[in-house]
Amino acid sequence: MAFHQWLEEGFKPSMVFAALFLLLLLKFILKENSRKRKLNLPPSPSKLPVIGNLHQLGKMPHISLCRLAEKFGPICYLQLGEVPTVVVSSAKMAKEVMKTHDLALASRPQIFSAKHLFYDCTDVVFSPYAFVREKKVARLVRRVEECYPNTTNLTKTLGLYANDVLCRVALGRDFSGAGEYDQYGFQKMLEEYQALLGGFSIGDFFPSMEFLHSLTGMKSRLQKTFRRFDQLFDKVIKEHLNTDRETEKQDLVDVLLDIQKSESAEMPLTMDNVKAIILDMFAAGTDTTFITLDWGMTELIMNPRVLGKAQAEVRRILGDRRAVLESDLPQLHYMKAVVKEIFRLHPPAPVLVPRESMEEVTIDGYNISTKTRFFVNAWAIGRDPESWENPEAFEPERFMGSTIDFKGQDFELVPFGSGRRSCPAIAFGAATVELALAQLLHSFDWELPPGIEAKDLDMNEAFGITMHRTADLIVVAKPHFPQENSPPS
Ligand code: HEM
Repeated sequence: MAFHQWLEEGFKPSMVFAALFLLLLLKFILKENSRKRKLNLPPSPSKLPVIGNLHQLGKMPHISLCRLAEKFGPICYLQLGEVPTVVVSSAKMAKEVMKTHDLALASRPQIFSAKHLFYDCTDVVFSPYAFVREKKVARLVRRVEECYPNTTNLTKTLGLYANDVLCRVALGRDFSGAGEYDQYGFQKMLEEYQALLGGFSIGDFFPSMEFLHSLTGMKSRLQKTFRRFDQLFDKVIKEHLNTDRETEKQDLVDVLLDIQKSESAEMPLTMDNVKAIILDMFAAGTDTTFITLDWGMTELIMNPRVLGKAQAEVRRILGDRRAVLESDLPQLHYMKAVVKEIFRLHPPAPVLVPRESMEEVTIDGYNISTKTRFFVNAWAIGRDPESWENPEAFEPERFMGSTIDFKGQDFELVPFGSGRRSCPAIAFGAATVELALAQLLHSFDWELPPGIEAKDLDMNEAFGITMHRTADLIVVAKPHFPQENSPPS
């Protein structure tokens, strides 16, 4: 009775928050003291009680973390709320973390699941899909061509291209015809998904207080977005189970449903596993491809010398032939250097998927305890003056005659990550970017709209798990060939 009365009369939410704060403070002080006694940790900026270094992440964590690295070194230690975190910002440290300690660091507990067995063969499963890219690139050219002599919103068009390719290989068809793209709210779903995955949420840094996800609205946003994806994937799976369906070539859903049916499968796939794989492929493949192309075209338009040189190379190799084929790509050495330079300055995932130590590890003489989170700042590594001369300049020539590649062996360039957790679709992703870029250079002459100069372009980045430009790229694309003879689709 007395308690009930107190609840009614004396309860004040501010008291609960004050008690919670004191509790956290106490926990923080105790933890700090015992940690300091035991470990030789990497250099670290001073921190505040409870939140630790969270306030130092800022709105653009990849940039804030890079500035911290300039001050504290390429391996630095942060306390992000309850989560001990190591930030890695140089090629040397990235090699140690992602090569030497790959096995001791996992980014997800389900690392040995059926999902990852499947990921290992992603590039093999997708390798027969050159024809999809060539078809979708032809469609991209038509979309750009149609706008001339008016301006074209290249950002939007590149987004459609990436979505078309991924939908075709993963779901069996694209959704950009007959208003389906808008009907399913694809762009919004993907944007929300990326924001939820990559946007730092306060709840992530206080794992012992799961309720924070509900308080911040994160949980309900996640549930809403997943319900929308779930409905779409239910529809797609139903289409695939229809035995009358005609198909040119098996897509990812077909492959997964076949694995599911086969009794010899080492690990049975549930329907939820199938949906999770489709979602991962879709989310990991669409934005990354589109962002690379968008930054790439922006850099090229801002650097007419490089644009002209890359264009001259493609036109010299292709002559009067209009459609670029995948078999042309190995001859386009300068264009490939341009793509590496885009990845160096604008890795679509600026901070790689966070890893977590599964055991105590020693890195560069520092002791890192188990359950420490690792951020590898690919953005900072790509701009590290220790690895790159004149790092802020867009100079593809730096890759001509160099063996540095983005396949995960050269730690100064890690746009696809490295090690066990690296992107399983490096060949697929790179070809999707290179083919589109080569074709856009071949088919059009590029200009900014009248009255706009390169210096006016907004180069600001929007941070998430992937990092796109905040502004759309609006350009005038003048067809290089007479329009009636545009590449066959
Ligand atoms: C320009 C293109 C792409 C870039 C730059 C890129 C980059 C990345 C990066 C940085 C990671 C995390 C690696 C790490 O933390 O070490 C990743 C993971 C992944 N990527 Fe890619 N990627 C691209 C294209 C694609 C495509 C086209 C697909 C699918 C067809 C794909 C599927 C995946 C998957 C399934 C994962 C693993 C996700 C997980 O662990 O749950 N990526 N990618």
